[in-house]
Amino acid sequence: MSEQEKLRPSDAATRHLIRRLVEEPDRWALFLDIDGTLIDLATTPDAIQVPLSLPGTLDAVSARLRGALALVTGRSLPYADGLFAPFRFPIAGLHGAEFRGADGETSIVTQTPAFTALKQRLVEQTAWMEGVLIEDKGAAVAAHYRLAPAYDTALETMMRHLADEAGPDWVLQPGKMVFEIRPARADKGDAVASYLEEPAFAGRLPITIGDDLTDESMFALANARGGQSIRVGSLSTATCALAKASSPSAIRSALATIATAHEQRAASAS
Ligand SMILES: O=P(O)(O)OC[C@H]1O[C@H](O[C@H]2O[C@H](CO)[C@@H](O)[C@H](O)[C@H]2O)[C@H](O)[C@@H](O)[C@@H]1O
Repeated sequence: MSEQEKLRPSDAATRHLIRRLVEEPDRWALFLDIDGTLIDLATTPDAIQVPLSLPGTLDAVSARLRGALALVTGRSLPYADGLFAPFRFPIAGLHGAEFRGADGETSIVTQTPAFTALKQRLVEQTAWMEGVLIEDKGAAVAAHYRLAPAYDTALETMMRHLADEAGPDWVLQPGKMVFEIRPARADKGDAVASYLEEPAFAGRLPITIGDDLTDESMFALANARGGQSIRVGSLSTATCALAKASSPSAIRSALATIATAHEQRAASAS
């Protein structure tokens, strides 16, 4: 993140976020989406750039909240961990189906042989669609068309068919230039509800921040619990989020401000 980013909390939602987490750290729990929220979108899933300072910033914000911070993502849990090493945050992966609590206890979905065969069929069936990328996430699979937007309708039809074929344990999850088949057992709202049962999060009001359709379930949960929900970026679809932030850079800027305030207060207290 540039120095300029650090000094420019750009919009009302991020200014409120800073005030809440700096002034009332025991009142709130923070739930952050990754792609398009913490990290700028890129043309392919592996082309994302994690700003060097971001993992440490998240660690300081987590310390400010005494551990009441979790990442809630469509990425697989091991992939998300790799982005923020050496830190290990509570993470819900695969849109809520994979879960690691604040105590480190982890629940992962095992993929069935039938799902493995279905992923192979998807690779074969999309081979002619130049630019379409298949992302194998274990118990979920994503078909990306950011580099081949003309295939969106054909891909949606194909993915809908395959999701039906996969049966009731999987569902179709549309997203930004992507169709995914993910485990049906939990969505991001369910993951946030599970965190709020844990001692590190219990009794706090949730603040959920995301940018895409998959984040709507955690926005709804936060709203229902009297918390706050923030949708990042330009709105291409309807949202139930209560506030809007301009960009991942505005979110990173706000988090950096909170981290700095935390470190200054810790230093002056010691
Ligand atoms: O829940 P998230 O953390 O936001 O993850 C959602 C999906 O993000 C990734 O795809 C998106 O970001 C890519 C990189 O910027 C971009 O190329 C793609 O078009 C976006 O859809 C990721 O690849 C998926 O696995 C996540 O489910």
